[in-house]
Amino acid sequence: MSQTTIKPPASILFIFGGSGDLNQRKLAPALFNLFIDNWMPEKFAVIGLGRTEYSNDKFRNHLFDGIQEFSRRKGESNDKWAGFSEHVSYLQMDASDPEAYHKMSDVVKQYEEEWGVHANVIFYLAVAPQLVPDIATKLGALKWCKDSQTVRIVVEKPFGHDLKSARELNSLLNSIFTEDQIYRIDHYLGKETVQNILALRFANALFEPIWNRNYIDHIQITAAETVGVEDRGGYYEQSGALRDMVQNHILQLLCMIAMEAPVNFDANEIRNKKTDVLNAIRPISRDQVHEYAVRGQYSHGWMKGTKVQAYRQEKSVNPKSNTETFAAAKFFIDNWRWQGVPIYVRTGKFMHQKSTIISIEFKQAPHYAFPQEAADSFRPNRLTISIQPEMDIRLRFQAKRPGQSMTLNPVDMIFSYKDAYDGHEPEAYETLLLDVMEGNPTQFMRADQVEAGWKVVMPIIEAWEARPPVDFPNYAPDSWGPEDAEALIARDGHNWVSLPIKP
Ligand SMILES: NC(=O)C1=CN([C@@H]2O[C@H](COP(=O)(O)OP(=O)(O)OC[C@H]3O[C@@H](n4cnc5c(N)ncnc54)[C@H](OP(=O)(O)O)[C@@H]3O)[C@@H](O)[C@H]2O)C=CC1
Ligand SMILES: O=C1O[C@H](COP(=O)(O)O)[C@@H](O)[C@H](O)[C@H]1O
Repeated sequence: MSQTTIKPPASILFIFGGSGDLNQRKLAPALFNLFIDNWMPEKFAVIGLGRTEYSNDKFRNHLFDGIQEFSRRKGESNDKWAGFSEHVSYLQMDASDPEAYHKMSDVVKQYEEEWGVHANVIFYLAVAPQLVPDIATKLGALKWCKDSQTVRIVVEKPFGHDLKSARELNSLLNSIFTEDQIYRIDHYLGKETVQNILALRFANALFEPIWNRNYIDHIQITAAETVGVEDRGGYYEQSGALRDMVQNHILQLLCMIAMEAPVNFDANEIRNKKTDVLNAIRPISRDQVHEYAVRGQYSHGWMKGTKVQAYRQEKSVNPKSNTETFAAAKFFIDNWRWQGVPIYVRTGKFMHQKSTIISIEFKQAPHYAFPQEAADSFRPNRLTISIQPEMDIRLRFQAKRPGQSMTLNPVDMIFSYKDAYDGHEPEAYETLLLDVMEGNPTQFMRADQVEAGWKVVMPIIEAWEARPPVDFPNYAPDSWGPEDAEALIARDGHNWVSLPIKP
């Protein structure tokens, strides 16, 4: 979330995993879009690193292919690529070789001499998590990496495998870099619609008085995907839906909805307020997990007319795998504002519809003076924040249907990005990469935030690992997950918001 309109200072970005999927799919398109939109520094260099052999030209072509396929601007013609690609190069190196890091020192020296400035140096670790400790340690051995003003390290998810490993990784990184130098990325925090939650809540006086247990009945967060695990079975087997989506993205959405008002936009102020929420989430004891959480795994079936295989048949997946591809949970926040308000979350692969949505369900009106026949379709107010793919905010309220009788029906007041703006919202990685170059860590995860997130999910993980599921696979592709997920919320007299949203 850039807070200035000034371009960032001269920056050298080293992308470990330059030859990998994330760079081709997300990072390079994001940097190119920043360049097109005139946000890149006047002086910058992007250096991809990897063992694969590439000439500079071949590497540039590889990135250009990714842009053609994955950029939000794909299909648009512009003449900017040649200008951008002059800043891009490739350095073949094995990250396990300590000598190779001196080549990076030479690159920095060369650019700084050429530019005549002391530049930001950003190490983006777009590599498998197992490589992170070794790379960080080797970077730490380069004396100039201690410059906390200009040197930054970006660490991709997953950040640890559990609380213990996350703590170990934090402790290692904090022994090498200052906390200000470490940017733990959660790309959901870079999404426009997620950032807008802060504007909605804290730039308007309207919502705050009703944003609490007195008016809100319950909250739902859904992050549903229509894809399966695709070719990421190897990673996903070790992860599952809870680690992949709930520990990070969903809990961060929950923080944005539930946090107290910040005093200012200082990075630590925002992060303190979010961490307070995570620390206030009521611990679920292992014995209670079956009442508070549901897991699922997809079977084979049909997805929008296409035959798809079961999770257990996916590439690099154990045919007897107990990894969950769906997770739902109920949380409570034990503080003054949210006491007694249940927060239901769910996420899954091969769901019926792609949708990330937050639904705030308000309480019933305290007295209902209308005749009974008017009340048939009476439903309480609801505020829905659609994060993606739809991008809108809707407030549902009751209206009188035109006619001679008093008949009520729910209608929506809608703010849609598509209608209000020109539809060229930056992608999350654009926003976050710009933040890194500007040195603004507000939308990145601090060490204690990551650990607090792990603390919330650990009892569920431990209970699930201790008791393997007996009914996997337990949901069909193109559905809304296992029946138990319906029961989780129905027990409290609610239903999951039905998608697509209708009043
Ligand atoms: N892909 C995505 O959409 C997303 C990925 N992520 C995260 O990003 C990270 C990278 O993922 P992804 O790009 O998909 O993975 P890939 O497997 O596509 O890429 C891994 C990269 O690591 C490099 N690498 C591996 N070993 C070495 C080594 N010894 N020395 C130098 N480079 C090495 C590989 O380069 P080479 O083989 O050339 O050595 C390759 O560029 C992971 O943590 C993942 O969880 C997060 C969100 C989304
Ligand atoms: O981090 C991840 O997120 C994606 C979903 O991201 P989105 O921006 O498309 O909502 C998910 O598919 C992936 O499994 C997970 O690792």
